[in-house]
Amino acid sequence: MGKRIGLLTSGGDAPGMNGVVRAVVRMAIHCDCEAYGIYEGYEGLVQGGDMIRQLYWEDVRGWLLRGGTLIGSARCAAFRERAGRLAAARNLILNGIDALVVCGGDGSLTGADVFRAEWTGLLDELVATGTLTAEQVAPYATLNIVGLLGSIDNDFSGTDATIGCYSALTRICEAIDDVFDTATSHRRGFVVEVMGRYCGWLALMAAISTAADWLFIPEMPPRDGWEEDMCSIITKNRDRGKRRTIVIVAEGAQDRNLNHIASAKIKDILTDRLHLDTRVSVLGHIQRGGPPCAYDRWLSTLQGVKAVEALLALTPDTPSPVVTIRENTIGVSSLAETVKLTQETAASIDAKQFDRAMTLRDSEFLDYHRGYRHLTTADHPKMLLPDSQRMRIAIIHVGAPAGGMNPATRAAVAYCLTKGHTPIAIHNGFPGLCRHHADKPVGSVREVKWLEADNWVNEGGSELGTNVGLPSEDMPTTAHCFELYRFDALFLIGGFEAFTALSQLRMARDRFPAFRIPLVLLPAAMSNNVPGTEYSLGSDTSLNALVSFCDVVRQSASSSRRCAFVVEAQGGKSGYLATTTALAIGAVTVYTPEQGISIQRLTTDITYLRQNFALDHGASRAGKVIVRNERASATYSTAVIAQMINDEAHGRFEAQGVVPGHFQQGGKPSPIDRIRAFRLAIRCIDHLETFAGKSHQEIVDDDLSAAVIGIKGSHVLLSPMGGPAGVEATETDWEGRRPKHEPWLAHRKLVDILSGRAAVETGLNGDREGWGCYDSGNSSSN
Ligand SMILES: Nc1ncnc2c1ncn2[C@@H]1O[C@H](COP(=O)(O)OP(=O)(O)OP(=O)(O)O)[C@@H](O)[C@H]1O
Ligand SMILES: O=P(O)(O)OC[C@H]1O[C@](O)(CO)[C@@H](O)[C@@H]1O
Ligand SMILES: [Mg+2]
Repeated sequence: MGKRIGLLTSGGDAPGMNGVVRAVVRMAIHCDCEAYGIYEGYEGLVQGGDMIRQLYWEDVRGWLLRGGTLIGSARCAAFRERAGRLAAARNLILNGIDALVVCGGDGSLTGADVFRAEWTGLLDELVATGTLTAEQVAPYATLNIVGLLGSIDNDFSGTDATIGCYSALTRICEAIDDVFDTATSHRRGFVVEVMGRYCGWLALMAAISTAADWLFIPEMPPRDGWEEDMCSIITKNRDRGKRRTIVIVAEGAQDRNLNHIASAKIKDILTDRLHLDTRVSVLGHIQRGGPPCAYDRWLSTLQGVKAVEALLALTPDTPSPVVTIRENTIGVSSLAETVKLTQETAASIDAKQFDRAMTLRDSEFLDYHRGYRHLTTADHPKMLLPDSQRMRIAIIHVGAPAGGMNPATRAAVAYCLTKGHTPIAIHNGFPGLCRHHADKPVGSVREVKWLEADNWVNEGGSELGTNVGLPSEDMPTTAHCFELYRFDALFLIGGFEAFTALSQLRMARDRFPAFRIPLVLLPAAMSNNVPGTEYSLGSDTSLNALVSFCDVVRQSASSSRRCAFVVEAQGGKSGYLATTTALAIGAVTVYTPEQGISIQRLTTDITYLRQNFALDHGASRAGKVIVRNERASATYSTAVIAQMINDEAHGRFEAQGVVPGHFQQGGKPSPIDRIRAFRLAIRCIDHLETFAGKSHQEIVDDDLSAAVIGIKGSHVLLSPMGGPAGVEATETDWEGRRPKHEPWLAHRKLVDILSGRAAVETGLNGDREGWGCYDSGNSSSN
């Protein structure tokens, strides 16, 4: 038998903590370890006894979609004292627990680090006081501890996201989206207070996601005289025609002298100085409740698995790790070092070193804050470029609609205006450009105004209109329009068609000089199948739509108990959406086009279902869902698979196929798609700007003049389309309409391990080889 792993959740609960517990328990069991739940956070560790209990595979069934933490959490005063930690050490040893996973926020991990640092001293004291014998403590000389970041605040250094922060942000955005309607109807102001006593991440991201007029966060207080500044910006925005005013306040907002800025005070300023009919909405604990969003489900699962992996790899000399995420990469960092950095951030705020606090928070935080100020507040004369560098930048949507297309366009338009460029929208894609540019009274090529674009910040679909038409359908007219409307640069937003369009324009440059301008693509595709990036806008929105759909299906399956559903996911020839959904809902298994479906595979899956339903005596009700990508097999359609399962079940259970279809495009873009749209669109305009004033030849000579922006591993990168190292030649599976390398492929195996299907397959063929301890593959140390 391997390690005995104790697991606790601590501090404010966060959506996704249950996903952590499920992943740790099941992965531990898969790796021949035992898992122990320590109930009520550190309180359970200090009290011991019945508060520490073994958890089995079935105990965590269905937990992935549950909000809060089902093993309880607490803020435990006793653990802050050495006496409490002494009792905790004793309880760990008495329960034979030699490894500990702590999931919580900055406080909880600080506590874990203190516990780790004191461990040897605590053992000595337990022996010296006769509480335990030297023999009893001997096997526990090192405390193997791994930290997992679970908190809605996202206030920990060294990671981009804490488990739960995007669920809370989702709740906030939904609330503010709703406030929009009533605020606009009455032309009112709203002061919305969000959580974050010491950290402004939620407030900043909410402000970006909703184009709020003003923002207060603890780590970057406004300059003195902010009352005037705020009123002046709001007045300018109102003068531009904005009917609503939204001010977002973190609960820990303060001025430069560390005096609290209360929401009520802001309301009074808006009412008294601007005569704005203003209301205050304090969102409170609603932000912390509810089911986790898709991101928190897969993040908690992957990080829980990583925690077990890290524990098993620890040696007495390895520093205790904390599991992190950087862009798209799960990794580990030193617990002690990241705790130190986090504490430095808090200390910098207390010492009024706000610039330092902003930098320590995380490198992107500062960029986001700067971007927010440049885009959402009115004019920035200092940002305007000289006339010679100002460009006419055309923006076009290509392919199927994807969440994030509109926010990206809004960000690009606002940024262009801030810099002095002219943003020009091309409506209805390349066919719209060629066929309708000269329509009267309005053609398809139109300059965009600030207010028009500002309203797109939370809109789903494509306000410009999008379709799959390519420039190759009429290259001469496309080139003619580029010249006629004097485009200096083109910003494409779209999926694989947009990628193809960009490639066509690039290759046609020798025939059409009009295309010798900088061209950049921001991938937006629900299928997440665009080469040059591991993430496309819209894929998160679709993931959330499909996950919500599956939750309902699962509930139905679970209520009738003897029913399995086969859900058909879109995604074309890429299994990303199907696989990530399967991971996020805890599906039995997933069928992808990359892997295909064989008769052996179906036989195993039917055997799994048979065994599982036979063991289910009604005590536990969790529905069974299989996710099948629409192109996984030409033979085994969703309906055929459901029928095969029915035939083989001999009446003991039944299966149904369901096709959510275009529902998967989602409604309003998810916060992740909104904030990434914002950040990546700004990067794209910055990139186009670097070509201002360059000759056609200089542009053509630079491979990056036709580029795709993307997230690759832990970085955001612009990659050239052409050239020997370009994305077209090296990263594109043209026939498969997907990238050659898809890092998420490794997750298919994890779906099967965590559902228990892998164990059934091992039992059937007696071969554990392929199912050994999972190696997450896409991890790195950072
Ligand atoms: N310096 C410390 N030493 C020992 N234990 C600590 C320390 N700081 C915090 N803890 C323990 O961690 C618990 C949780 O900390 P805290 O209340 O700060 O929440 P958190 O983990 O930061 O989560 P969140 O901020 O998301 O609510 C505390 O109640 C305490 O038991
Ligand atoms: O639930 P409690 O104990 O009132 O704590 C509220 C605090 O917890 C958090 O929700 C998470 O740390 C903070 O944003 C908030 O300040
Ligand atoms: Mg905290």
